[in-house]
Amino acid sequence: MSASLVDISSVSHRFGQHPVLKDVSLKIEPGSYTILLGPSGSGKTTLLSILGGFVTPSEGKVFIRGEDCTAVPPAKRPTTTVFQDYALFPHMSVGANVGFGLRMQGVDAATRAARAREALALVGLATAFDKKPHQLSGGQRQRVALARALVIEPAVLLLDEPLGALDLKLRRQMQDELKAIQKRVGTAFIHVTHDQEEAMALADHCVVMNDGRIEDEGPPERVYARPATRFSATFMGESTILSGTVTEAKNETVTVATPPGAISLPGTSPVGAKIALAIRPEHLVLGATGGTIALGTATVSDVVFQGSFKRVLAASTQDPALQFIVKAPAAATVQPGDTIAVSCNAGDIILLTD
Ligand SMILES: Nc1ncnc2c1ncn2[C@@H]1O[C@H](COP(=O)(O)OP(=O)(O)OP(=O)(O)O)[C@@H](O)[C@H]1O
Repeated sequence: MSASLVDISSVSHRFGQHPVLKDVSLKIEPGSYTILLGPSGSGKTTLLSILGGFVTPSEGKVFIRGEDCTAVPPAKRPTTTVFQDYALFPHMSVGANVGFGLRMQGVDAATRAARAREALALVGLATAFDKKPHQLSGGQRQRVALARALVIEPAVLLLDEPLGALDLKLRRQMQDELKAIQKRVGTAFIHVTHDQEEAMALADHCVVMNDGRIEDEGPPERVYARPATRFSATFMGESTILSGTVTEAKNETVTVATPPGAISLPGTSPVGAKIALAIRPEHLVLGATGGTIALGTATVSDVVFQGSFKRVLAASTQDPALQFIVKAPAAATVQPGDTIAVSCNAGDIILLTD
């Protein structure tokens, strides 16, 4: 069995009395693209800072390539960090910026220049070598920062909200480029974001963080299709959540009492257990001819045309606190104020412990 590239083992961290990371364990595989996803304050940046050596955890250990790096300073560990503000030196040329880390390592000028050119070519900026950072666009500066980090060939590249300073269109474009560059160089990337679309677009491995803990982790397709927790179901994409109590459990089938009525579906959970049922917007059907599981009726409160579909919000007639979030076809004629039947199919309901 090959060892993981990075092994974060039972890491906890406190700033003063304030616990920020609570018993976090995580393994990172060589060549993988890992996204740390979570809301503001969930501890993503602190975990990245611990990986980069800028923060020493209060408890736990960090192994990189099998070596205990917990207290090793940033410059002495095989990681490099790309910060959101790029931190380029304004008075230096792009080439000198990219070669800076090599200069610190004592690499001679000719080798530095050659390797900086290679790294710039890798990020599609071969012609920018002699320019100054201020002559480049935000997206180009971001790529220079990436080249500067990659030129020293780290085992792990750490990226803290690397696309946070870019406008939405450029951000989506740079996502594609980041992924392509990562596959080309084969370096493991660990990238912090609070943007779930970015996570789905980039990650091989998605780590959902909440309140200093890992709530869920796995390939983004799995996290989306089968989130492990209620938080994960609402943070990685949207979900309608029905709270309920198990009233019957036999033969791997549970019956759950929910505000719209009893729902039977595959699963195991003891009678009396409080559970949550999550349903993705694309799995809810509006109208009389729908799925096999009836979810009662709902009054439409909002319809937003999104080009290829309509996003519909509707409050359950049986329990107004229950909000259905529905991805309806673009041609749907539904309007605010309409009362309409809602349904889904049993296979599309995700059973979560509440
Ligand atoms: N140097 C510090 N001193 C004290 N508290 C800190 C420090 N750095 C972070 N914190 C606190 O730790 C918690 C987690 O912060 P962290 O930056 O890791 O979260 P995050 O998930 O990266 O959030 P964001 O997306 O807003 O950057 C927050 O409550 C924050 O206020």
